[in-house]
Amino acid sequence: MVMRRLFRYLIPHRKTLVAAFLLLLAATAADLAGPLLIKVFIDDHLTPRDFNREALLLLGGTYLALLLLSVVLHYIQQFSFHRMALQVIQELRNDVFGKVQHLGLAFFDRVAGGSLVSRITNDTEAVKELFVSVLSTFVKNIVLIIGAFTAMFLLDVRLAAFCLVLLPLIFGVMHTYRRLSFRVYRVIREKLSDLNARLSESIQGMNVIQALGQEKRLAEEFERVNGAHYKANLRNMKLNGLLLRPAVDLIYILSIMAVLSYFGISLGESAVQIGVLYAFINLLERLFEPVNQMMHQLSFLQQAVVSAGRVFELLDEKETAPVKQGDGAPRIRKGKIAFEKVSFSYDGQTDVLKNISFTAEPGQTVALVGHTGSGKTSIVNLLMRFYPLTRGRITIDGEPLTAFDDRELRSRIGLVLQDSFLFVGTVKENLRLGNRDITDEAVREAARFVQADTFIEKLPQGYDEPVGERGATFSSGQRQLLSFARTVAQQPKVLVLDEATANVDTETEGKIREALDRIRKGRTTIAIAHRLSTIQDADLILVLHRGEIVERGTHQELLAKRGLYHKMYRLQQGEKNREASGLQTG
Ligand SMILES: Nc1ncnc2c1ncn2[C@@H]1O[C@H](COP(=O)(O)OP(=O)(O)OP(=O)(O)O)[C@@H](O)[C@H]1O
Repeated sequence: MVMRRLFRYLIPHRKTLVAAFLLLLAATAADLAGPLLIKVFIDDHLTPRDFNREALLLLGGTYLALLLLSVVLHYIQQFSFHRMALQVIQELRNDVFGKVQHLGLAFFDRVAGGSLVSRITNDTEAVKELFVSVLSTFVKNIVLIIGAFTAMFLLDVRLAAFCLVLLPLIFGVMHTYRRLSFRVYRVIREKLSDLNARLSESIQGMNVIQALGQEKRLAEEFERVNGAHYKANLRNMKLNGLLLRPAVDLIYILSIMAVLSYFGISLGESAVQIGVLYAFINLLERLFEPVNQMMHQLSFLQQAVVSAGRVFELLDEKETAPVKQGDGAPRIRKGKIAFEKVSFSYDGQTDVLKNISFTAEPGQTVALVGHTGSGKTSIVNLLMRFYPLTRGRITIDGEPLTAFDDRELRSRIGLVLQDSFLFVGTVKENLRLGNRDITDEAVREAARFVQADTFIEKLPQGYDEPVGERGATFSSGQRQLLSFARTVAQQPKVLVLDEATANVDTETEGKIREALDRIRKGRTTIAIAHRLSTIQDADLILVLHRGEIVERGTHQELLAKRGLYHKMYRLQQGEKNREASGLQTG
């Protein structure tokens, strides 16, 4: 099954494949002619002591020419196989990465990032071996074996027929090895995946690990996973050590003994030509060398099959991101958003949102407030179509969320998160996000709009300043401003904000607040607010508690209600006052 699917990747390369096989055949034929020529030399010249110069020169010249031809043909043939293998792996990797990009966020909640990296790099790499060396080795060696047998039959039919018995023996060993090694390789691959998952987790969270002094504990955990990987590999080596070479060597020795005794016995009856004996032993050697090579490749084959299985599992993953349904192509023009009786659960058991209904009219700001875990982010996750909606309805401008094209949705809804993600590249590239329609001037304009221009222009290379992984060289305030500029440059109709004013100094906070006010103008905004002071001007504030909207209204209306919002507000005001008096006295 896995093999058939892997071979499907070869279909587009069938011409190269056929050409490479033909070359292989020719090269192998040239290889096999060698012992036959030596037989002629021994039997016709050496034994009868006939050293005719011309005949010998012809024989030697042909031998050398064949040798040379074989080398050249092998080179071209191997080059073709390698190139084809590399192309196939490239396609496979592109397929996997393409698939991963379309997986739903629910999938990433479940699977560790490092183990995915492992599948896309290590596992595809193991599959590469199948096409680079396993396939060509098998084909070449099967041809060699057939050639060796043909030559044997030409020399001595009875002896060759006897040697055919070797085949089932060899296949038996191969089959046993494949069966046993499959499980072992599966464990090895899983352990390697674990190892990568641990590594990537640790590297990403290194600041937290060091801050919390967790180095020793994590090092111990890493050692444990690493140890399990080592043990699985050791088990594999034992299996390889026992079955791959020694078992085949044993069969080889037994067959040589059998051939020698056959000649010994028949020598008594009739004079057997020494040349035939030489050619036979030589052919046996040529029969077993390919078998050994194939046995050696068998371990790569198994690794490839196991790895390909893991890659295909990923390619077959059903948990894809929710996609557009229906043929229509509605556009977001006004930006009216409505939730109608929306309930939602991540795990299909506990509802984290219950019966949520609200409307954000075009240009309005709706703020979501509530304690941690009350469901604010979940509402945003559904609006962004990160998770599939199962109960209730969400509409934009009256059209169901499911009807929109991904492109339309992503380009017209600007998402600004608490932790702004920057891409590797330059500042300009980060603001433009590959959208060629955004000119350099528009990029500058966007930066000016959110007042990010002053700090960008101070950078040594300005808008061409390189951005490292996740924008680590920028402060969190700068990252925020850059992500605002990015959002403004895309000119979205709807804005989704996860309150962005945590962890920055007062001056930057002022800038951020001002930028936000400007961005919100004329755009429907759904804002998650942790600090109630930032959303006092919202047109509608929804107070969430355990997935339900328990209060709704404007800031003044909610204060007048003296309910949960009032309590939260008083609490935050109290904190603020305490902070302020603390600053004064301290
Ligand atoms: N990806 C997820 N998979 C499963 N459960 C989740 C997931 N994300 C959130 N939850 C659960 O859903 C509930 C609501 O979480 P949500 O993130 O919406 O809260 P929130 O109000 O945004 O909280 P915070 O203010 O802390 O960001 C929580 O109980 C949380 O445990």
